[in-house]
Formats: sequence, C-alpha cells, structure tokens
Amino acid sequence: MDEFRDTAGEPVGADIDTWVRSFTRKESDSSELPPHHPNCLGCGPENPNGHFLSVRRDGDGVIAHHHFDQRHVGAPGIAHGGAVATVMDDLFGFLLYSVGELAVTRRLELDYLTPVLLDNPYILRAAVRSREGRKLHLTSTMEDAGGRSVITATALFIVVEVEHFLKSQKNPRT
Ligand SMILES: CCCCCCCCCCCCCC(=O)SCCNC(=O)CCNC(=O)[C@H](O)C(C)(C)COP(=O)(O)OP(=O)(O)OC[C@H]1O[C@@H](n2cnc3c(N)ncnc32)[C@H](O)[C@@H]1OP(=O)(O)O
Repeated sequence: MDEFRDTAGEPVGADIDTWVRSFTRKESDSSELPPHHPNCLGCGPENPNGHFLSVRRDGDGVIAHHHFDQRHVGAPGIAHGGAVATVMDDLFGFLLYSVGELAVTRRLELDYLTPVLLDNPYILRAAVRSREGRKLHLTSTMEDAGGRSVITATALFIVVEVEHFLKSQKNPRT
C-alpha cells in the first residue's frame, strides 16, 4: 500500500485518516504549496508517471509554470487532452489550501483552444469564481509564453467531510 505523508512531509504510513486530517492545518505564509501527497498523479514528487506540478499562491488564486513531455504525448508533438485535463484538475485542487476545506471534483470542463505542445512552457492560473453552500465554482487558464490562451477550464468542486475519503478506502473503517 502507498505510504502517505502529511502536508508537512512527515510520513504517516498508510494512515489515510492522518493524511486527510493534515489538511485541516493552516498553511504557512509560504507561497509554495505542498503536493497533495507524494504519489499524486498531478503533483506528487515521487510518482514517476506524474506531472510534478509545482504550484504557488498568486493573490487569491494559484499559479504554476508547467510543460508537458513525451510521457504525455497524444498526437505527435501534442499533449494528450486527458493529460492536460489531469493537470488542470490537480491545479484546481491547490485552491483548497485557501478554501481551507476538503473538496472533490464533481464536474470538469475544458476548452482546448489551440494544441498544447510538448516541451513548451505554459503558465497556469486558477481561482475560485464563487461559492454556493458546498459548491465551489472554479476557473482556470493556461497561456503560452506569448500570453495566448491555449486552455480555459471550469470546475465544480463539492466540499466533503473527512469521511468521504475514509469510506473510499478498500477496507473502510466507517
Ligand atoms: C485544505 C484542503 C486541501 C484539500 C486537498 C485534498 C486533496 C485534493 C486532491 C485534488 C486532486 C484533484 C481533484 C480530484 O481528483 S477529486 C477525485 C475525483 N472526484 C471524485 O472522486 C468525486 C466523485 N463524486 C462524489 O464522490 C460525489 O458525487 C460528490 C461527493 C462530489 C457529491 O455527492 P453528494 O451526494 O455529496 O452531493 P450531490 O450529488 O447532492 O451534489 C451536491 C450539489 O452539487 C450540485 N451538482 C452536482 N452536479 C452538478 C453539476 N454538474 N452542475 C451543477 N451542480 C451540480 C447538486 O445539485 C447539489 O447541489 P445542491 O442541491 O446542494 O444545491
């Protein structure tokens, strides 16, 4: 089973409970945000198949500088649309550090305005557009180095309790 670490990087074994509860800690003022966990497909530093997304705070939102590589190829030279969606979804997940509550993706919608090229630098930004009860309406963009918008995305995240993650384990304790 995967070893989880909390947001301070401390190993917590396979204790999903501890991992989830670590998110209730308020993040420091540091603008660099911690990965969701070491093996996260979007941002985990220890996932060799992942995207190694590195995200910082940017005002009320978040920002990342990112490029896709040969592991993410769809058509030759172009990033696979699903790989792009993974990264945008994960980027939205970093807004939760500011929201301060756990939430999961209910709906994710992307407009692929132009091809996302491999080994090309992109700037990704995301922000919370609005909140209605448990519903978080999120918005993001990916721009190329020339400031041209290549992707726009919106998402609906639903705030969940810790139990959402506990009952999703193979051997749920609740
Ligand atoms: C500090 C915190 C940091 C945290 C980091 C954590 C790690 C993050 C890692 C991030 C990694 C990246 C992220 C990931 O990979 S997250 C992983 C991928 N996502 C999931 O696995 C989620 C799977 N889905 C579910 O578990 C349930 O469906 C959830 C829990 C989401 C909601 O089931 P629940 O039964 O609880 O709720 P509900 O069905 O009553 O709906 C709730 C409300 O939503 C409204 N609604 C529904 N659909 C739509 C729609 N299409 N347009 C508009 N509205 C819609 C609906 O009408 C209702 O509204 P209202 O009637 O209340 O007004």
